[in-house]
Amino acid sequence: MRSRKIVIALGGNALGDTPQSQLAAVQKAAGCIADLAIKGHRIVVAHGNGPQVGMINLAMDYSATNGPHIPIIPLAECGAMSQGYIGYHLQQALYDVFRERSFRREIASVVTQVLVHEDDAAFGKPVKPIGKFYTWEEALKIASEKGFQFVEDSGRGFRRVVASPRPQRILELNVIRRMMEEDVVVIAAGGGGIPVVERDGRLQGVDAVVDKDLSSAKLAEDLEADMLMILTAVDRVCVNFNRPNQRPLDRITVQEAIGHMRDGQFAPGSMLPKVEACVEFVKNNPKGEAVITSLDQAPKAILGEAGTRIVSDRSEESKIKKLRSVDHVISNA
Ligand SMILES: Nc1ncnc2c1ncn2[C@@H]1O[C@H](COP(=O)(O)OP(=O)(O)O)[C@@H](O)[C@H]1O
Ligand SMILES: NC(=O)OP(=O)(O)O
Repeated sequence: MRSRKIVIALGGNALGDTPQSQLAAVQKAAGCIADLAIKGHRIVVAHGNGPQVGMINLAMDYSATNGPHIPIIPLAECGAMSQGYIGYHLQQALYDVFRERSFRREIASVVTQVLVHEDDAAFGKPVKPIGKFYTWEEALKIASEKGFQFVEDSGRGFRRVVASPRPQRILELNVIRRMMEEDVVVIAAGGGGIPVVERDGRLQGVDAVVDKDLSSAKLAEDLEADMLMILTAVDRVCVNFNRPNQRPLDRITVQEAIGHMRDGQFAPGSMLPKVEACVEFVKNNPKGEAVITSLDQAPKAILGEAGTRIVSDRSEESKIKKLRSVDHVISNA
């Protein structure tokens, strides 16, 4: 198999809720990343941080409220801390698995800033769930004390939501590219990247959490990756998800994906940004492939044997043309 440039987006379920559970969870992810690296692929790993950035923010807020001389730590700084915390665990797990398999490959995390528009409408409409789940009563109490906003999250309870502006530019892109070209396994754009804006020619962090699927798509596009691989809890994307007529999708074109998005087939805040990210990547990089699958299915997905593939309309047209020409040859034989 030829060596490919792969951007992997690791979902929250690949990480745990506590340092212990996260260390155990990243070991599984590291095994899968190592399989791909050992096959000669160049890997950049992006990851989520919803539960972790919420946990860090809560701890910081508690300390500032209850402890003497502890400053308030803004959300952008909490995002930066989450990159260090998760990157550290991923580096450690990858280091161990490479050593076990006698494979030499350097690993490094890049603290990544992502430029967002200050006037992004998302600042006025928080949608990104972070941190733990609360009961309705708990959420109501915190909302009145702190002014936080909450939403009900997929029947699992109430979660705080924060603004999630679209990623416009990955500021550390060139160093990520150079490291990838040097065969370093790079961990980058963690938690979607630390959101920053430009004010009077200076960068400044803002209170937001960027969607890691959208940042991963931007990273994959900018690196001209061959594949964007979004790893989550399900093997494939479905239409009529969780209904008796649920149907898993193997391969869909950008147009088909857009049609399903318009029909409301994908839940906002969970599957919708993943499909949207794949569509963005493939539209802007028609030679690339995007796949959504689970960690377990990742090795098969890279061979085209598992997961949901989102392909460009052009690549589907050329496949149909090729099939037609084979039919033509057969019928004329
Ligand atoms: N149409 C759909 N097909 C498959 N899964 C879906 C769909 N709509 C919503 N989901 C849910 O979205 C989840 C993935 O989103 P999320 O948990 O936010 O991802 P992660 O944290 O891994 O980035 C799946 O585990 C599944 O429960
Ligand atoms: N930043 C981000 O998208 O995190 P999750 O994937 O954990 O929601």
